[in-house]
Amino acid sequence: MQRFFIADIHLNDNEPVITTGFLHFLADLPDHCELYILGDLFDYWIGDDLTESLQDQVASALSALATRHITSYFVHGNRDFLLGQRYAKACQMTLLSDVNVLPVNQQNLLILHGDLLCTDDTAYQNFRRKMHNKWLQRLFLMLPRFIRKNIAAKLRNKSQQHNQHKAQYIMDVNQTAVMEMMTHYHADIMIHGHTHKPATHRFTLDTKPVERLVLGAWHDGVNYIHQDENGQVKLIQC
Ligand SMILES: O=C(CCCCNC(=O)Nc1ccc(S(=O)(=O)N2CCN(c3cc(Cl)cc(C(F)(F)F)c3)CC2)cc1)NO
Repeated sequence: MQRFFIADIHLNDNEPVITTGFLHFLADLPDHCELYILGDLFDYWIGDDLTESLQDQVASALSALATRHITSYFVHGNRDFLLGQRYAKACQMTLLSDVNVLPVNQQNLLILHGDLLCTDDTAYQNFRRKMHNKWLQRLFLMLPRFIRKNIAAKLRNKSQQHNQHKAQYIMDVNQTAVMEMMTHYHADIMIHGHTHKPATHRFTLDTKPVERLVLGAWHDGVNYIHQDENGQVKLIQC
């Protein structure tokens, strides 16, 4: 079984080239494989009840994969954390947890969006904790469309401003957090996105050689991680 991992596509109405690239990527997938979308498929998400043509077009393209025996999975990102079961069902996509272990041969593969590893960014981690409060999510999703859109635009601007002044190290993963999580889950390989810093990092964890593969954002070009039939994983930057 081949597996493909992507993240940080950040689909939005103002960048149709990325949408076209994404649809071509889906069309080029081999039959009988698995597709894992590790968050931030969309640049923002304010409710399954507010989908427009872009989201509907993506849902039908993802749903069509099932006819080719391609099973697709979704891990929430920091932007599309409100993407729910209703939309996932329309995509025939299975929602996964924030952190997931996939067995590969005799190894453990850990997959996640990656924002949980940015522990030096305490401001963001506090923001994330608030946004993941179930009651606040219920309340937000009950707000009328125009209010949700208004709040979303304000929050996106605020995030952009804050991030411009954050040191690079704060916006990257904390290596101790990486090692603690890999140790906790007995992982040999970790795959994540979020930082928009595509790379393959090799290091030892209690004398065991391990790998952390990071996916890049699609506004920097199409990229994915491929796990071949032998379980070998490789970052492919097109
Ligand atoms: O990498 C880093 C930093 C990375 C950058 C982190 N920033 C980041 O992700 N920002 C952000 C994410 C999503 C959006 S949104 O537009 O999709 N949308 C906004 C309104 N959302 C909401 C939900 C709930 Cl429950 C409750 C409310 C409330 F309470 F405000 F009304 C609002 C739903 C989601 C806007 C901005 N550090 O290391």
